[in-house]
Formats: sequence, C-alpha cells, structure tokens
Amino acid sequence: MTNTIVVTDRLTKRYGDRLAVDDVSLTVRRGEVYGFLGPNGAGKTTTLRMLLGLVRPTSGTATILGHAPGESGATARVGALVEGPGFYPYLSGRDNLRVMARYQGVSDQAVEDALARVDLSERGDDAFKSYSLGMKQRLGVASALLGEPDLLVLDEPTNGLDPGGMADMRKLVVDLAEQGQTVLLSSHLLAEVQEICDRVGVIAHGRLLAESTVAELRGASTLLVRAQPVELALSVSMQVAGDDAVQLTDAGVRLELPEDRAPELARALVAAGADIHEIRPSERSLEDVFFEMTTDQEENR
Ligand SMILES: Nc1ncnc2c1ncn2[C@@H]1O[C@H](COP(=O)(O)OP(=O)(O)OP(=O)(O)O)[C@@H](O)[C@H]1O
Repeated sequence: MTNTIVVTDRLTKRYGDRLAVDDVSLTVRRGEVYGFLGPNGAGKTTTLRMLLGLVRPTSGTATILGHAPGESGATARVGALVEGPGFYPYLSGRDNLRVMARYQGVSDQAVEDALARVDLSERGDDAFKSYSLGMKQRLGVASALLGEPDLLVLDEPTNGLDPGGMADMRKLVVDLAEQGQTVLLSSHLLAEVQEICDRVGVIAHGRLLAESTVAELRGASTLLVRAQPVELALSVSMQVAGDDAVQLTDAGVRLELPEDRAPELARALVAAGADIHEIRPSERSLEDVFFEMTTDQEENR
C-alpha cells in the first residue's frame, strides 16, 4: 500500500495572463491532515480543482494514488467538498444522500454510515432547508464520505460558519483523521490549520512557499525577555545569543536561544545590573511565519 496519496509536480494553471497556480509541487501522505493554507485568491481552489480533474493544468502533473486526476481510478477514491454540493432543499438530509448514493452506485448502508460519521443520524429525516449552516456543511462532508474514499478533499470547510460551527467542523476533521481518513483541506485561517493539521503547504500568489509540519514551520523556539533598561537588556542578550539572534519587538527582546540557556541569560542580565521583569519561552505563531513569508515574497517580486 502506497504511503503517498497525492503528488503534484510543477503543477501550473494559467488563465490568460494570470498565473493562478505557479509550479506547485506538493505531497499528501496517507493518514495525515494536510492544510493547504493561503489568503483569498492564492490559488488553493484552482489547485484542488486540478487534483479533482475539474480543471486541466496548463503544465505540470498531478497524481492521485498513481492515477491522473479525473481517471476513474482516482475519482472513485477521492471524496470532495469543493463549492457546496447542490442539495434539494425540501428533501431530508438522508434522502439527499440516498439520491447521491444511487448515482454513485453505493448502498443505503453507506448513507447511514456517512450520516453517523458526521453526527447527523438523528436529524437525518429533517428537511435540508431546516438545517443550520454547520449541519449543511457536515452533510456536505457526509456526501464526500460516501463510498469510503481514501482521500477527503475539503475546500475551506469552515467558511461562513459561526464559531460553534467551526469548532464542530474542526472536531469532525480530527475525528475522521483518528479513524484513519486522509484529509486535504484548504483554509485561509492560520489558527485553524495550526490546530488540526499535521502538515501544511503555504501558498500565496500561486506559489508554494513552504511545505512542512506546523512545528517546523514555526522554527526553533525563542525566548522573550522583558528587562530594564531595554538598551542594556538588548546588549546583554546579544552577548549571550549573538547579534543575529536578537530582535527588539513590541513585546520585549526576542532571542533565538534554547530554553535551557534561560538561566545563563538571567545571570548575565543580573550581573550587568538589569532589572528582569520576565523571561519566558515564546514560539512564533504560524501567523508571524506566514506574514514574514508573504512579505518576503512581495519584496522579491
Ligand atoms: N476560471 C477562472 N478564470 C480566470 N481566472 C480565474 C479562474 N479561476 C480562478 N481564477 C483566478 O486565479 C486566482 C486563484 O484563484 P483561486 O480561486 O484558486 O484562489 P483561492 O486561493 O482558492 O482563493 P479563494 O479562497 O478566494 O477561493 C485568482 O486570481 C482568481 O481570480
């Protein structure tokens, strides 16, 4: 059994003069939740549509479980929620799924399984139009789960949901992953991706800027020092960590220094006569990383 579900190689889509997706090479591995992260218009949906065989690449290739997108070997094993599926408003959630199940040639039992997995069994007989947005979105996930796909592709699954609905959707994705489901989801929300994804691909202006685990992306942990006078704290920090590893921020002096060197730093500050208010480990948020990456890219354009 292969451990790689999706591989793209320099995947590119051009619309006229506009490069919507530019040379994207990414890999989604079996069993992971892969977050495809980028601002609006970055090229996420276009990439996902190419993976599903809905849009033809201008150049480059994508392979899903060894098949080209759109080939039956690929489509039968991928379930997708890209642009909400059209549900009949007056049919119940269950009947909507049954219609889809017939079309796909899967059993009514698969409908029950899918409803159970998204926690809609009890409301399955209610009309679709009576559902909350979160329930509608969960029904969309259920429709993507029909036929037990190897890969579940979700385009901005929390878009438009209220905080409760978002939390439910995140929990659903985590639960599905725990049951062994591979999930590729796109999002423009860093916090969301940070919480539920094993690995992320960061995309902006059509280009994949990075692909790694969330932890790798955030980089080495840093120490944050608040001490007075600030100039003294800054110069002592530079002596201890090296000039390049120190940065003055609004929050205080930030050092790229392993946590276990905090006592050494504290001693040096005290010996120099600084008053220490706080020394604490501080991880860069994905937000900071993302901001740096996208501004670097802007500068290089
Ligand atoms: N059919 C199309 N014709 C022309 N341009 C398109 C088409 N589809 C997408 N684009 C352009 O390609 C770029 C990438 O769009 P895409 O929808 O893939 O981004 P996205 O990251 O999914 O953003 P969003 O979250 O807003 O959907 C945008 O500039 C968009 O205007």
